[in-house]
Amino acid sequence: MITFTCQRHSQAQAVFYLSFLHLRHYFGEVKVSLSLTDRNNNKKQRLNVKARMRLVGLTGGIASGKSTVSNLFKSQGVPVVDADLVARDVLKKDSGGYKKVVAAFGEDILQDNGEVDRAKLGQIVFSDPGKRQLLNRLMAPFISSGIFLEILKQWLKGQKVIILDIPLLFEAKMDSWTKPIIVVWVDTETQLQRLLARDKTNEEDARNRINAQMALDIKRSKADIIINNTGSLEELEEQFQKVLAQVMRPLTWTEFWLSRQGAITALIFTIMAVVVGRNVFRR
Ligand SMILES: CC(C)(COP(=O)(O)OP(=O)(O)OC[C@H]1O[C@@H](n2cnc3c(N)ncnc32)[C@H](O)[C@@H]1O)[C@@H](O)C(=O)NCCC(=O)NCCS
Ligand SMILES: Nc1ncnc2c1ncn2[C@@H]1O[C@H](COP(=O)(O)OP(=O)(O)OP(=O)(O)O)[C@@H](O)[C@H]1O
Repeated sequence: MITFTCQRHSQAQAVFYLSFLHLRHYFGEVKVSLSLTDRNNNKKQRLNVKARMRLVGLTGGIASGKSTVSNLFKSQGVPVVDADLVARDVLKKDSGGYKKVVAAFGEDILQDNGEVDRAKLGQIVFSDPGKRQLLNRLMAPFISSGIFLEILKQWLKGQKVIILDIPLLFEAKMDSWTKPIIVVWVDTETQLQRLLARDKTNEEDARNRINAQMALDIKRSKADIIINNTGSLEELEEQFQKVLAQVMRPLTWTEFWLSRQGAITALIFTIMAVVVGRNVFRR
């Protein structure tokens, strides 16, 4: 608990009061207490305010269950930025990313309508590490700016907890953007079986796709929160409820200052400092 005490009727106090009314409006659960006193130092009023905002990383291996967990977050009204959807937009016909990829891989990767044939491009890059690295290098700047734009949209809406579903969070070194990091883990055999069942692909292709990513055990060792999705959907939901509580816990002050509300608060404090400073120097 942080306590501020100031005298009524002073200009500084009026601005402090307004600022903390603002904090009270936006904060979730970090407690800040403001005590207002009159000229005789009698306590008049007390405000208790609370806080919320964070970027949560959600990652794992291919078919480990990230989208399934994302959907659980969405069902609770928590916004999710999906890197796979951003990557799809990057390959949309005539976009900047599309032009770079077609120039590098040739028109053989296109369908008759000019759109990228994703299955064909997938076959090429998941069986050839050099080509995969080339594709990653070409698409990475577009994907990261696309993700940034999506975060910005949510930030402008005033969202305080945003889930970033990024399969290659560690590989692309985006893990420093997020805290906490949730890794959805499954054992290798379950992962393979779920991938085969979902994508109706052959075992060689499925193994190539799994091996194209950092080993899930290494990802697990880097996690703040681990979801073990080897069991049933019911077991997954049980774990999810605990994870949701962790993710929605009160914000730290650093997280708050990074939120839209934090930025507005910083602006109000700056204005307040200028107003008070001008008055002090005028005397
Ligand atoms: C190669 C592409 C066209 C194949 O498309 P396809 O529809 O078959 O797969 P989809 O995009 O749905 O991806 C499925 C999963 O594959 C894995 N994956 C995708 N790209 C990669 C990659 N470059 N390296 C390792 N794994 C990858 C992810 O786990 C992803 O969730 C597509 O995956 C792609 O554009 N990949 C490069 C962009 C990228 O890095 N995406 C990941 C976002 S962080
Ligand atoms: N606990 C579970 N029990 C049974 N099936 C599951 C479970 N969790 C996920 N699945 C299924 O496994 C498949 C892979 O899950 P999902 O699509 O969520 O993985 P993903 O990590 O998002 O994959 P990708 O990296 O390819 O986007 C899906 O068909 C999903 O319905």
